Amino acid sequence: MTLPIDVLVIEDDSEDYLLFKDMVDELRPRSYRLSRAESFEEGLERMRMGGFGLYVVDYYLGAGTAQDFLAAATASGVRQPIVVLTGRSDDAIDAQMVAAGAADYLVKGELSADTIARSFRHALARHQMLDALLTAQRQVARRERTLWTVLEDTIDALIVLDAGARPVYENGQAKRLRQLAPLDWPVLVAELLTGHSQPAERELRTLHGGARALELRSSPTEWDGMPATMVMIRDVTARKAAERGLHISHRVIESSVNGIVITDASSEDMPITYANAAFERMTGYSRDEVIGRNCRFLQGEEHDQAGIGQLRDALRARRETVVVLRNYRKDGTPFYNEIHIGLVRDPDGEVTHFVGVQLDVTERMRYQAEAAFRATHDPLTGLPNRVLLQDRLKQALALSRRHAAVIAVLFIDLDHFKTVNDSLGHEAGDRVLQETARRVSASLREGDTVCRSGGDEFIVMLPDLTQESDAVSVASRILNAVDEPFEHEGRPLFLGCSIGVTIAPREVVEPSLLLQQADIAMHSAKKAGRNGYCLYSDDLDRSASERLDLRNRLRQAIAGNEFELHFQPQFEIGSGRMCGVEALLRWNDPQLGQIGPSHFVPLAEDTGQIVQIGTWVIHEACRHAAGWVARGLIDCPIAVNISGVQFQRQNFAELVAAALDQSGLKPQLLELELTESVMMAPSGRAGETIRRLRQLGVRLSIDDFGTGFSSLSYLKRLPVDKVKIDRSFISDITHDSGDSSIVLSIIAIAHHLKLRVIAEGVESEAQLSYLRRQLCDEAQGYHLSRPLPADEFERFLSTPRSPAVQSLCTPAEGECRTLLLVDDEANVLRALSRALRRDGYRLLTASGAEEAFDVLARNDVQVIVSDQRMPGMTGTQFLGQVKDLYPHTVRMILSGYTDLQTVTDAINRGAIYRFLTKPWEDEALRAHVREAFLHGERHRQGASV
Ligand SMILES: Nc1nc2c(ncn2[C@@H]2O[C@H](COP(=O)(O)O[C@H]3[C@@H](O)[C@H](n4cnc5c(=O)[nH]c(N)nc54)O[C@@H]3COP(=O)(O)O)[C@@H](O)[C@H]2O)c(=O)[nH]1
Repeated sequence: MTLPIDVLVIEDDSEDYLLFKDMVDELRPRSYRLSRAESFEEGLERMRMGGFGLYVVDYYLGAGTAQDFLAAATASGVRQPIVVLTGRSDDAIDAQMVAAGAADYLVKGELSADTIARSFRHALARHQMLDALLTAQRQVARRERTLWTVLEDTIDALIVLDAGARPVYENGQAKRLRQLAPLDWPVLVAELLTGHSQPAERELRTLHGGARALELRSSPTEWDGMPATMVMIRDVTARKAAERGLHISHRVIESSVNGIVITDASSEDMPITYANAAFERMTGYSRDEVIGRNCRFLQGEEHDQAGIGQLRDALRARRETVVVLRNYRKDGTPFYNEIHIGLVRDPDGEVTHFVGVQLDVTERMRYQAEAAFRATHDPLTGLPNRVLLQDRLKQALALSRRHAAVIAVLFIDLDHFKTVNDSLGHEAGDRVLQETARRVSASLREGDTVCRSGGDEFIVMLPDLTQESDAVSVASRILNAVDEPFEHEGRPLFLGCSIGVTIAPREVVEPSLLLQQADIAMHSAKKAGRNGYCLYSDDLDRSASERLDLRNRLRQAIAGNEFELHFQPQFEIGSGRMCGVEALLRWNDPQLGQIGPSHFVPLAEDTGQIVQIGTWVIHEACRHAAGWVARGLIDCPIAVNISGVQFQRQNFAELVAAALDQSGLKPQLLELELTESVMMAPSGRAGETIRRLRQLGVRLSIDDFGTGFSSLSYLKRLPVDKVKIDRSFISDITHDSGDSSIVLSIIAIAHHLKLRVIAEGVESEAQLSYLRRQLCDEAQGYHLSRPLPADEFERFLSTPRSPAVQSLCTPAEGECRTLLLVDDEANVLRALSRALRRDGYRLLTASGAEEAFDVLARNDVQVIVSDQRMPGMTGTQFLGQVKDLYPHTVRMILSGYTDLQTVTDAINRGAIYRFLTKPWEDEALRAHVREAFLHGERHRQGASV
């Protein structure tokens, strides 16, 4: 059952209302329930309160009319139908009411139940229709608004062009694009009219010099009932850039020199989903062969490599990592891969793929392996070096604590290796070292270690001996092996070695301590005469620590400038002239006082400290000598002792040149004393250094001659000026026939090679006298002067000569050297006397042959120097007669004219010993005269040369 509709009747006349009500009540069914408002105001009020489905209003209501009521209802938004009641029918009022919104118009006098029912039905039906229409209109309007918003806000540009290509609509994005490219825009739009059912791509240049990539599409449409073109433009700049980026990334991956593999992280076996060309080249596998497989096949059988565990852990934990693995190519060759694992995540952060970048690091690994080998092995012999030995020794010591094994260390040093190296060259030396390495290795058991610790030193570690005496057996085996002759160019070389042996004590010990002990024992074996072994003891340690102490103190001495030079003069036997000064090193130790070089030079040579000390000596000696020469105190060379270690240095000649340069000393006033062994190295650096020193003009002498090889053939080749006889031969020269014959031989050999000879260590008049008789040229020793500090030496130079020095020029009985000079020119005689006076001869002169015969009759003359052209008799005629009268005399012609035939005849007849030419050089003349005296003296003594 439907509910009755509430109807408000606004009627101020009660009778009219009741009449109206009676008629409505007649209606069946009773569809309407009436309420009454008795005035216009009440009617308005109740209308505004709402709740009625229909209003019936009397036209005239005192305060207002039905027309006013209609206007108020419209203004209040009341949309229920309003039926107007009036007293008379009037078309004008009727039209007026309908226009004002009345649903119907009823005339009071013409009312019946039927008319009311019909009117109410129409009013309500119309109202429903209007209401539905309004709701539909509102919906349409809402949708239209939504559509426009969508069109305006869409990311694509939308343009509608009319038939004349004029834009009739542009959305927001279209406007923005137009503003970006105002120049290109019209062209683009014009083109669009041609229609693009398929998307087309265009580029739009923007005002700011950029470019936008556009995708266009157009289609015919209608706009306001007119034909039009709808254009859709999509800005695809970002998408294009992304596509380009992807393309580049792909190219980069494909052209990478490193292998790149991508695996699927979501699958349990993580199969390969991509492999680049470099991977194919590196492994030899094609992509088709690897895609879908797990990478582990690359490791062949080696699945327990160290890096694999690390790799697995990282993959499981979804972590990046870097590992190095040994992989195998398809052909089976191994190669080293450095693998960098990276992760690819999806937008939720889940790892979807692993990217493996593979670098072929085989070369690097090989280089590292080689470097590791080089760092632990000796390149010449291939043996472990000291670093590796120390490492192994450390391990052996750690193990020995657990297994109670006996460990021994043997320190081996070749005997005479330096001589081989110096005299036969480094290549020969290298071959000896290689052969030694082989022999020592062959003398050991598996598990023992032999290392070359440098130079000619080898160290052996025996880590597992049953008893201590086994170490001695091994040492003996090595001694025998090295004692066998080596071979050089078909000739045998005998070397031998010295071995120091130490046994590791039971308590904890440092490897370096064992090596030190073995070294000490080896030095003791050397001292004991070489080619033997020595066992380490605490006593040995004490002497070694003394050496160590000395070495440290030497270091302080160098820093603290504790060195000083003493100077010992050298004299010419016969003239007494000071012919040289030797600089001798002294160390003024603050605690121990003055220390002689024999105590520290050998150690300084061992440690290399001699280089620094020796450099100081050369500079200091040159500085002193240059000062004394400048002050006219000396005019002879200063002799400096040079250690072999220093001489072997590459820049030795440059060092000497620098000392000469800095001091201003003339090169011919510097004499370097070198021992035979240093000089006799025939090739290599020694020879080159000697040549450079000779080029400088420096003098060279052989020190301690007689104590080394003293080889005549070598001596002949050496560019030296002087030979120094070692003082060990001089001390017993007067009563030891062995020493005296050695000294005699040295003098004879040296003179034969035109070298001067100096004897050192002359301590007595008897030794000097003996040397004089043996025709030794120079002497040095305490008998003449001790080495003196610089200031004392200066005083020595300016005080009268000691009797011992004076005795050098006052020959003993029967030893006076008398020289007769014959020339008819008085000024020539004076010049000759001046040149020869300083050599201590007794000088006699004659102005012609007749006077000369007279002088010869009254004096014992040994040497005669005669002019050739003289009045009465020529020089050769004169000397021919002298030969018959005084056959023991040595006769020489000094002439400005060379009559070759006459001279040759005279020489052949034995009348003259030598022919000298005018003008002469004083030094050369003095040498000739000196040799003439020696020649005569040898003849007189019957000495054989
Ligand atoms: N590399 C260097 N070696 C040097 C240097 N200075 C000296 N030496 C060498 O040291 C050795 C010992 O030298 P020293 O103790 O100075 O002895 C020299 C003289 O003092 C000593 N001598 C001189 N006359 C006599 C003497 O009548 N009797 C005697 N018993 N000794 C005497 O002889 C030494 C001189 O030696 P030499 O050089 O062979 O002429 C010694 O081998 C020095 O060479 C240096 O700076 N660098």
